[in-house]
Amino acid sequence: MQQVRFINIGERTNVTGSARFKKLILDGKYEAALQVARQQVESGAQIIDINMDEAMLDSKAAMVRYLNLLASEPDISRVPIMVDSSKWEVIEAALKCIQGKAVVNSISLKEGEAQFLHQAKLLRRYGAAVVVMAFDEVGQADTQKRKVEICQRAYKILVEQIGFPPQDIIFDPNIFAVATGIEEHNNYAVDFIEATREIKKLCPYAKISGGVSNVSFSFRGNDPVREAIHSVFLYHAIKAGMDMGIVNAGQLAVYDDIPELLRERVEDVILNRRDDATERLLEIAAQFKGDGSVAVKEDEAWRSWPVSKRLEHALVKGITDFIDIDTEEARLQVERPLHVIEGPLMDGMNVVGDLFGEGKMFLPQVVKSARVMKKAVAYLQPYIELEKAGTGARAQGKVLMATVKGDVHDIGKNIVGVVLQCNNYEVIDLGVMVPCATLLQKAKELNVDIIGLSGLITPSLDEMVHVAKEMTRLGFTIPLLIGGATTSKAHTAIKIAPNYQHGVVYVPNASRSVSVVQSLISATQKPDYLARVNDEYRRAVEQHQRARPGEKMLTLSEARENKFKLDLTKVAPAPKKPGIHIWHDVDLQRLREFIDWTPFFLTWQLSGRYPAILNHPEVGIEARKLFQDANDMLDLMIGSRKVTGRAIFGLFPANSEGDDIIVYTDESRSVEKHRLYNLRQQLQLRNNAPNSCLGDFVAPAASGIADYIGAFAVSTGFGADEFAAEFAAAHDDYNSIMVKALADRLAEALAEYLHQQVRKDYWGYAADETLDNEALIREAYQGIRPAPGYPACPEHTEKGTLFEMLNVTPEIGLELTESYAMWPGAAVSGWYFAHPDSKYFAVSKIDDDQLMDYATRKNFTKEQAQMWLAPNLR
Ligand SMILES: C[S@@+](CC[C@H](N)C(=O)[O-])C[C@H]1O[C@@H](n2cnc3c(N)ncnc32)[C@H](O)[C@@H]1O
Repeated sequence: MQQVRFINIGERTNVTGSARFKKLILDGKYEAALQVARQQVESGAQIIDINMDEAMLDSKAAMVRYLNLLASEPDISRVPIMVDSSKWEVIEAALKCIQGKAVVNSISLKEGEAQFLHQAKLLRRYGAAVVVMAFDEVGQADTQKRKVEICQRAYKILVEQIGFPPQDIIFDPNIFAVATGIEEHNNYAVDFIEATREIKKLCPYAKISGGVSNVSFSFRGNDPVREAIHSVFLYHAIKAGMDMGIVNAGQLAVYDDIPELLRERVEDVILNRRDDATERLLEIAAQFKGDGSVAVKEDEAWRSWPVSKRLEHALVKGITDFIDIDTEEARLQVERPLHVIEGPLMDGMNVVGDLFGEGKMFLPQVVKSARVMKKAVAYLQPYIELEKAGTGARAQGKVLMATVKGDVHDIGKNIVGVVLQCNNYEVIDLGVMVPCATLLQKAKELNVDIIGLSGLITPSLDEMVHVAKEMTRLGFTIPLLIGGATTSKAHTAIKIAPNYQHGVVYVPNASRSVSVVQSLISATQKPDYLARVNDEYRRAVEQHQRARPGEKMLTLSEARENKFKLDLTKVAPAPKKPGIHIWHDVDLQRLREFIDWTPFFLTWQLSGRYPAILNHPEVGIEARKLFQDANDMLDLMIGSRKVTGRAIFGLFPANSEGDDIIVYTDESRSVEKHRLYNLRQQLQLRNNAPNSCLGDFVAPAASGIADYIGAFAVSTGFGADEFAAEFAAAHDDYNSIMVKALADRLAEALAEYLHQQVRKDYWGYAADETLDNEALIREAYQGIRPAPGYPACPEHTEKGTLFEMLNVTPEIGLELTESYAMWPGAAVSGWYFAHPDSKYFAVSKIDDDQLMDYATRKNFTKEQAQMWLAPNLR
């Protein structure tokens, strides 16, 4: 029998993977953190992986301190250290402290060969072994073929070009999750195992490693099944040649000890032996959960508990049915009504906050908890007022929130508001389209502790910069939070933070908002926290300024030379129903089958693809409840006719002229009625791929070919905000957010349905198309519908031309704000291109020559062009 010696890499000394280790390090408890390493070694780890990559930590200092402490513990330091960091400076600092042989985790071809070689040469000088990820300029390798190709390429570079010792190369060909419900993932384990076998043959002496726990990710929450998956996976991967892996050394089921039924079904999944393998494993997974006992059915026993416990239970479970009775009972037991809020209700919300913080409750549950809290507070309000004892309990701090001027999107902001309220912060929400002056005046008047800004479209980014400048001018000293879909850490660091010195913090999501606000409100934590944030932003700026290796900008004329060459034999035929069409009252019921549900779950911070998410082992139950609630609400929205949908669209004779598209008054094509101004990709692309521009997808005027373009604008937001406001007024944020999220879904569904009708009927170039909703979501059809503000046409003012062409506002009541956001917000607009070769792309960065050229074409001043194109300028 072949002798295998698999090396366990301990993973608990990793701040990104172990909450406990992270806390110890953040709290400065290094002695206790050393124990974690010791336990790893005692339970069989032969290498320990150490990772200090945590935003709130000086990773370099933490790494050095921990390694120096380890060095004086002979029983731990006898095993090699794997330095795990995505930051090169941390790796270098670590290598300077480690005496024996170190392993570096990791380098890759992601940033190109030059960077890879540079790092590898340095590692060689330190005598370190290296983990090489199967990652290249295109991305992470997922198939067997790509894994093998990338590893072989890296091996050749390392061994042949710089003489790196092959035995010091450890490949990580990426272990990905299987049984996710997504068909493409089913072969991931096989891809890894077979790639391992091949790489071992092609790259003599090199070793293979991987993060094993990834493979069972879909079964989070069910440890016995996860351990069985790990063991089965390793059993086969080791046979194929896997040498080492990051595994929790103390927790690995013995292959032979796995119950036969479980082992067989896990093996079906790992080896991708049958199409229904995932379903069959899910069928039995619950039996093996915990100690195998079946979950106790929820009952009404809690109704007999003491009132404070009942309130806590109602809050955690989001049950409003008995809240008035229970609140009344609690009120009668205390001296003042306020004490109910400050006592049992806040205690209950603290439990909710903790569970959410620990990832044990999901966002929809928290929003339902908030509803219970608000209803209880509303019940108590008249009693509190009777006492004339002020308006409510003392909050931990006041946060003023708003969506900036010109922007109408507020789902994310509303969610953050609810989550903060759950954590006992007072939130004053000024709503949407809030001018800077109003916001800052309110902030002064109400003496708030923090201002939070939200925005979705790119012009809002500029408005945020303006608010920061105004805060400086007016002498503000409170922190400013930044959030919303187009905002980012880099933008905050580069553009906003330099304009205000008292704290500008980017908040990536609702869950993070709590810890950010907490750190900013505490007088003791705030200085340290802001110093860390500033440090992080300084690094983000440096990273941004560092030249990207291999990035080259062409001149505009070079880019134009390299345009996309349209196949003029494939231009779509003339539309069957040219001109403008209006649907005044869309049948929303019809749209339901066109809904793409995946983004809906994402809005509620449940990530995973629909419909697989409904059976997800961890979030499936919550996802199903949310889905049920959504469908009930859709029944109500549609049945009550509170919400209506309208669409306007048109098909026009058009030709391109350079980068522009000319829209003619009529088929004679002699009079130009509108001109659409497009931008062209200017960065040199890999393999000299064409530098595309939307104009390239329409036949040039000079070709003499009659071509066409379509335009559309749809909204299902009419009545939605008002309906949402009714719920909000009844202290029901859950349903208020639900209405808005569903109105957004219906708008996207309407855009999808309308596009289908255009292809099949109005334009009619794909009359025989038969695609199901899944294929529509995958965009498997001919043609595209790029939307102004998106990457192929990032400049928002073009929406003005679109609205003019279709006479949108007078005809259907959909408006544009000064930032070119559509109002109501549940709306989509864009162009139709029918050519089979037209495709989405990203204009990305443009140079000054194109900026000036665009300004001239659009009759913009340079400043106007700079403002509207800000996200695309270097
Ligand atoms: C935002 S998603 C919306 C569809 C998705 N199924 C949904 O329901 O949310 C895709 C749409 O975004 C727009 N889009 C995506 N990529 C684009 C690009 N590179 N340039 C222009 N528009 C783009 C197109 O209008 C496309 O139909």
